[in-house]
Amino acid sequence: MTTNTRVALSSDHAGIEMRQAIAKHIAAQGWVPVDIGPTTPESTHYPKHGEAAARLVASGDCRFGIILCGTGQGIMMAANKVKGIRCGVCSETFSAKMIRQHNDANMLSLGVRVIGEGLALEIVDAFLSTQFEGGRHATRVDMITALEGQG
Ligand SMILES: O=C[C@H](O)[C@H](O)[C@H](O)COP(=O)(O)O
Repeated sequence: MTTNTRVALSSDHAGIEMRQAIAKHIAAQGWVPVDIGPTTPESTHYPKHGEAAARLVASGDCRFGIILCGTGQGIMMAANKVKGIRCGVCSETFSAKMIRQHNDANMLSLGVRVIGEGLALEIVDAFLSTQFEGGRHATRVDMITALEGQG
């Protein structure tokens, strides 16, 4: 486990309950959930919540970010626009492990209308417990980073 144990959490209105369950789950494992909401169920706009969590990760304040919306897709797209962010949507544990192992993902996105809470927690565990393998994968991640700012 990394020395920075802070995990940014955010969602749109669709993801509030699952996000709070994830916060409780990871806190029990020693992670520090940095839950930036929202907490009330009014309809809101996922790009701003994805961006807010991504900024906490990109700045180094949080080691990882976990974000949620109906499909996980829109909020992932927003987070990936922030420089330094590598975020993938996962609906099963294999991909959650691989985005860490091969892609050095620093954010995970979940679709609240796609998967149930039990599977979501398993995916979170797979993501947070898997290390980046480096080697040939580092070359490829560097190539992703080089694309940033090229327009
Ligand atoms: O990718 C976007 C997410 O799935 C949103 O959670 C979804 O578009 C929100 O839809 P609605 O406003 O109908 O709840």
